Amino acid sequence: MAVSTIYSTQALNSTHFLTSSPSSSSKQVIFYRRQTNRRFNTIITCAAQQTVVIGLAADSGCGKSTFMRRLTSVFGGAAEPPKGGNPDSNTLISDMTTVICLDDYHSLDRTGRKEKGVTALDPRANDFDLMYEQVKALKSGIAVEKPIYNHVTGLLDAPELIQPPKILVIEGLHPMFDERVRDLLDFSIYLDISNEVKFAWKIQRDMAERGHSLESIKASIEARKPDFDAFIDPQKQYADAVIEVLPTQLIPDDNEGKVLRVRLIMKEGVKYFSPVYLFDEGSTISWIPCGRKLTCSYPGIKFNYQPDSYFDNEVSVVEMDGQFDRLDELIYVESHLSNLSTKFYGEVTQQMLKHADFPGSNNGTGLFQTIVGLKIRDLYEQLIANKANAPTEASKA
Ligand SMILES: Nc1ncnc2c1ncn2[C@@H]1O[C@H](COP(=O)(O)OP(=O)(O)OP(=O)(O)O)[C@@H](O)[C@H]1O
Ligand SMILES: O=C(CO)[C@H](O)[C@H](O)COP(=O)(O)O
Repeated sequence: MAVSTIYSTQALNSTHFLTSSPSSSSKQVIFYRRQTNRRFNTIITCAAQQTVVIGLAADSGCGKSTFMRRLTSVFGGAAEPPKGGNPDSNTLISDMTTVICLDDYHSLDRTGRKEKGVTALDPRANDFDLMYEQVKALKSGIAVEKPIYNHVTGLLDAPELIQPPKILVIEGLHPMFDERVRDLLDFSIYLDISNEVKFAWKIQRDMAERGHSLESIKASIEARKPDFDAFIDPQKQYADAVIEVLPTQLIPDDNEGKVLRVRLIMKEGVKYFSPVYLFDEGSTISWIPCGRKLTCSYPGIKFNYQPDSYFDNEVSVVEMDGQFDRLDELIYVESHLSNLSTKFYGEVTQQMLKHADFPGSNNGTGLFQTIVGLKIRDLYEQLIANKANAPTEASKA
């Protein structure tokens, strides 16, 4: 197979070549990481389809996996690791979606990071050139061999083959950090979990499920904070939707972190995305739905809706403080929200009931994650329909 075209040599740490066999239409992309001379190559079937790319950014332990499970459920079918592949793969594949975890682009393994004194959040521990090249290839219908970061061993494992899906979700610490990768995203989401809530969730998971001590959890959060503030948090300014999770305002001086105030911040003017609203688009609304149609125990539920600005962008914000007592009654709230992109009346409630056991199902985190999932489905369908209706080059001439 001869190298026919070099289509990017700009990258600092890696480069790739598009090669093609004169006798076939198959294509191959070879990625070399320069520092290690490690090679990621792939047999390609070049598809006519274009992959829609979604970015989901958040710190570790902030609910990305839970969100992904809600999102893939909206598209139907179960999401599973690649069949017959590395049991420690971070990838999840369903009929429509492939979710890749950007931890796989760590260029330094656990020992390497320790030796160099950098955290995984530091851009120097990640290969953004390779990330860009591979997301770009997948977006244009070309399969790639993606590295795997093994969270069990802390090592970089042999790569796995990723075929271009209909919808590619890139989730992790840095989907919007590198401008080139950011520009490939059709839609981006940031999960913004306040420090108090992050701490409560970490304790719940890492103490109860992973046997870590309270002191070690505190130390790990503190050690990550400077890099989180420098490299992760600033990405929220680029997100099309931000789900912000804060302590409740319904209980004065609450420090338990069980009742949450959750804000869905939606950028205006994003192609194929029209923000959800409560009652009357563009108005400012405060709504306490507790009464005859919604059961609410202390401290109740309060919704707010208003136009606002966020990092100089015009946004719409829907906010829910409090939690549901009975999930089936969510239909009452759903019927007052508009622009939900549901396919039938009650679809949000149905999705929430289906995953009632997921964390956050009784509060705004689950509700807004479900709504964003439906909006992504709608965006995907509009993008595809638009592409199908676009005049071909020949018919334009
Ligand atoms: N909406 C929520 N409400 C309450 N707890 C939550 C919520 N979402 C996540 N959690 C808690 O945080 C933990 C981590 O969630 P999840 O595994 O979805 O996060 P993650 O960002 O994928 O984590 P990691 O990157 O470390 O794998 C869960 O086990 C749960 O304890
Ligand atoms: O921030 C993280 C994203 O998940 C992890 O800490 C990072 O990927 C390093 O993983 P590990 O702690 O397993 O070596």
